[in-house]
Amino acid sequence: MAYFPMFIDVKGTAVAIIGAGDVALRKVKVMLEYEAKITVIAIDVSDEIWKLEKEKKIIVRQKAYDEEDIKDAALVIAATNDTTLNKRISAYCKEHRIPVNVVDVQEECSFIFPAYVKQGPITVGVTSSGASPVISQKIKKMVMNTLPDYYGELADSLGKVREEVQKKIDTEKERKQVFKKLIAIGEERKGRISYDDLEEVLKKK
Ligand SMILES: C[C@@]1(CC(=O)O)C2=NC(=C\c3[nH]c(c(CCC(=O)O)c3CC(=O)O)Cc3[nH]c(c(CC(=O)O)c3CCC(=O)O)/C=C3\N/C(=C\2)[C@@H](CCC(=O)O)[C@]3(C)CC(=O)O)/[C@H]1CCC(=O)O
Ligand SMILES: NC(=O)c1ccc[n+]([C@@H]2O[C@H](COP(=O)([O-])OP(=O)(O)OC[C@H]3O[C@@H](n4cnc5c(N)ncnc54)[C@H](O)[C@@H]3O)[C@@H](O)[C@H]2O)c1
Repeated sequence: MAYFPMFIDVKGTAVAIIGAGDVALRKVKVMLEYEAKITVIAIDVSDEIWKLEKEKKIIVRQKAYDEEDIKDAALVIAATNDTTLNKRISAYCKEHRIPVNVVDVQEECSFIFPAYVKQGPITVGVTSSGASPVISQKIKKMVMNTLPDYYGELADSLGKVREEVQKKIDTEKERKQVFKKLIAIGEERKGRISYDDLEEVLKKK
């Protein structure tokens, strides 16, 4: 059985993370990288999580969990060391159709985390659908070793000229050719492309 890869926009989305230990911290860091609005609910809070709260990157509610804490969340991550509580959180979320991840108990998750490589707007996500997180980690390292380090900024710059290309060129087939040429220019330069590069490519058409 394989999981379907779905990429979702979590920028500004209310994410509730229950628990504030090492495992929760890993999830906080991932969700922060994708600009979610994170609230951590936990009895014991690690120093690193307090530091993020002081930097105003996350909200921390130091308390015992109750259902009020997650009723308005768009995503929930149960990361406590109390397996019965994690199960209860999962059951509540499933009943209320809130996507939920229970750290390291796959059957209780409605979504799971991938190993991933992020460069600007590019994310390469890897999953083994729970078969072996360590093989996902290994594949992630293979991607890190082969993905050129300027691809994120190249993708960003292609995004910036894309609207112009869509306006100026009628067919999808031709637009694709233009983007391939722009990528080749970026690869030669090992960096971003500009509107001038687009003008050059359009002139030679
Ligand atoms: C990708 C990553 C993201 C992250 O966690 O953020 C991730 N696990 C990572 C590492 C890792 N996890 C574990 C080990 C120890 C070795 C081992 O046990 O194999 C290591 C290695 C390490 O720690 O280095 C233990 C473990 N994990 C799960 C179970 C329970 C089970 O299988 O049911 C147990 C046993 C717990 C126990 O024994 O008590 C379950 C899940 N872990 C997943 C994701 C989802 C499936 C993803 C996939 O299939 O690819 C899934 C299903 C749910 C989820 O957590 O979303 C991250 C790599 C981060 C990176 O480097 O990029
Ligand atoms: N640490 C790891 O690398 C690792 C690896 C595999 C699995 N796990 C599992 O993941 C889970 C979390 O691990 P951890 O190391 O982050 O644990 P931890 O003990 O460091 O943290 C647990 C957190 O849950 C909070 N908590 C417990 N009951 C609560 C309640 N009723 N209300 C609010 N908060 C509550 C605690 O206050 C604490 O912040 C555990 O079940 C552990 O077995 C951990």
